[in-house]
Amino acid sequence: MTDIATTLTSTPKRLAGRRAATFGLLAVLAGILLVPIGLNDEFVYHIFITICIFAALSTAWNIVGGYAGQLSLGHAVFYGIGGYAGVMLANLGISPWFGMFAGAGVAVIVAIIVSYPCFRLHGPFFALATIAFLEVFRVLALHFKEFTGGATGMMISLNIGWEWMVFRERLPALVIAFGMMLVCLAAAWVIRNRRLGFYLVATRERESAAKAAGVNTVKVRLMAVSVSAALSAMLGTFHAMYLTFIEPEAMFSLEFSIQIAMFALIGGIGTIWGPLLGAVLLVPITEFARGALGAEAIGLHGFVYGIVLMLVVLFMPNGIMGLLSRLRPAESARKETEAAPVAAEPRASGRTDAGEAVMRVEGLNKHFGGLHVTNDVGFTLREGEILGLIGPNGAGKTTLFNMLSGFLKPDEGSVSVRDAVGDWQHPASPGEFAALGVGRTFQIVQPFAAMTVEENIMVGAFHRHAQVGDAREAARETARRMGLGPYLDLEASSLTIGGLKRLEVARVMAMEPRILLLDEVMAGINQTDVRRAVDLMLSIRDTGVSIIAIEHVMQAVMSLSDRVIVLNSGQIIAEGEPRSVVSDPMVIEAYLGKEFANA
Ligand SMILES: Nc1ncnc2c1ncn2[C@@H]1O[C@H](COP(=O)(O)OP(=O)(O)OP(=O)(O)O)[C@@H](O)[C@H]1O
Repeated sequence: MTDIATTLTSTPKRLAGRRAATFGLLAVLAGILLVPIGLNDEFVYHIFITICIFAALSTAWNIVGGYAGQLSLGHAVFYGIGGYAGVMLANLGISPWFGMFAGAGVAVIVAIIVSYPCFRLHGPFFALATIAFLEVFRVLALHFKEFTGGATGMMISLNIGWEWMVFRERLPALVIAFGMMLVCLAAAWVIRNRRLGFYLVATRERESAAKAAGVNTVKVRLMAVSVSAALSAMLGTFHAMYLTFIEPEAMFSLEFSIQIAMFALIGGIGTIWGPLLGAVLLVPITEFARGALGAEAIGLHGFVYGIVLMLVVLFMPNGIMGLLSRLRPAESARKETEAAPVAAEPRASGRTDAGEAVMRVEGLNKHFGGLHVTNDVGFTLREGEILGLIGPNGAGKTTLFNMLSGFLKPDEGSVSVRDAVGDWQHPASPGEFAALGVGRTFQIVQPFAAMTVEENIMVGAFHRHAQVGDAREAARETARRMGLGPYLDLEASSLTIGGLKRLEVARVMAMEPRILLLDEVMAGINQTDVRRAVDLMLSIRDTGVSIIAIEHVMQAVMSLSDRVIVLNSGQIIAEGEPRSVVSDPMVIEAYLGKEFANA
């Protein structure tokens, strides 16, 4: 009922908002093409061609810097490679229409060489590596004078015509620049609205949670940087032909790279249209200042950007797009309420008895320095079984989970998982565990805060459904089962802790796992939510999924578990039926101390 009501009230508002935004963006795009044609002035043409080039470069940058969250401060390296490849080949008689693809190819190879080692590490390595490579290419361009003209630069051979991208009039150049900008915007739109875009944003927001959802975080980032580098290089080729002259300082410029990033930051980093709006706002200011003040204004654009950036940071931290989204009807401001009468779907009656073994854990040992965190831990999980994993704080439960999901490699021992056809596999990475149907949640919830509830669950659903429509459908169905149906459009960050915990489980459930590892999903939630969570877990178990649940809420452990394992100081000290385990003196001693065990 709530679900339908929400949908009915929100749809017209949302549609109207979307229509207004689409109309506004179409007006901006039409203006970029029609204003210079209408005014028919050389300088105005130049400004609008420059807007197109910067908007396109910034949009390409945003695929890496925004979607993937990998700050590139030397992006001009790709632009410069495209520029030099295009001009050098044009001077050999090869059309820049071919040269731009050659430049794009080289740029992609360089991008992969720069990125691959950096994307495997955390920290600012990628930003530093792009700056380093920018400098390397600048020095190479200065050094190999016979090919590049060195510091004196290189003129293009003045062959005029579409084939050479060189024109006497400005209109054809505007048409090409506008077309390339549309290509970049279309690429950004397609990526953001496909599985790749969801994976990139998820990786940016919470890398561990993305890995647990089966995302190959290095591969998706490499795909993003390759597309971005190729587009930047193609723009470099066109811009070089437009300028008719290139030199290393201009083509491999750090300042230029920062300018590209700045447009996206000011317009709205990580949004599709932000870089365009940033360029539309800033390029005219800079170019008019340059035109009006001439040589006196050298460097003035840096001052202008500084002022605008300060204003943006102070008054609209999410850029122009952030400001515009605040003007939209406040759909996303609606908060999930604790009292919302939404329950998870009641569980199916009856259960399948625990079946064959699905996971075998043998002799797991793990040390952190001198600390022996897990000591010869071994057990078997059966199909359709709920295994409770309990133990005092610091017993090694989460470390064990990390080894059962590929996040940590054991020093000794092995984890085997039976695949869908019944063969035993030895997965090693989170991706391999996910591929075998092992899903996990995290003790500290890891929502993708920049995404809605629906999009969060879709990240899990993409594991089984490559198409957006199918993943959305699967996510909605999962959300309904988890009692999250009414909150699909809410930003994940606006959920209560109980809602976030359910979202965490929903994201994993959308992966349709065969084995579910739940790390304290009931910690910190109220009694109502605990009862809901117990029902939910039982209904999941009834569908044949095997569950290992780390839990401190004993009431839940007792009513849920088919079997309980007690871990203390990294060792299994008891295992069996819940009732017999909790009355075991060793377990009582581990939790409460010797006096209670003897009492
Ligand atoms: N990366 C690490 N480096 C060093 N020590 C670690 C690391 N991770 C965990 N530990 C230590 O290993 C021990 C076991 O930690 P773990 O988080 O697995 O326990 P736990 O049983 O899950 O505890 P809790 O119930 O409090 O979550 C603790 O003493 C912890 O401080």
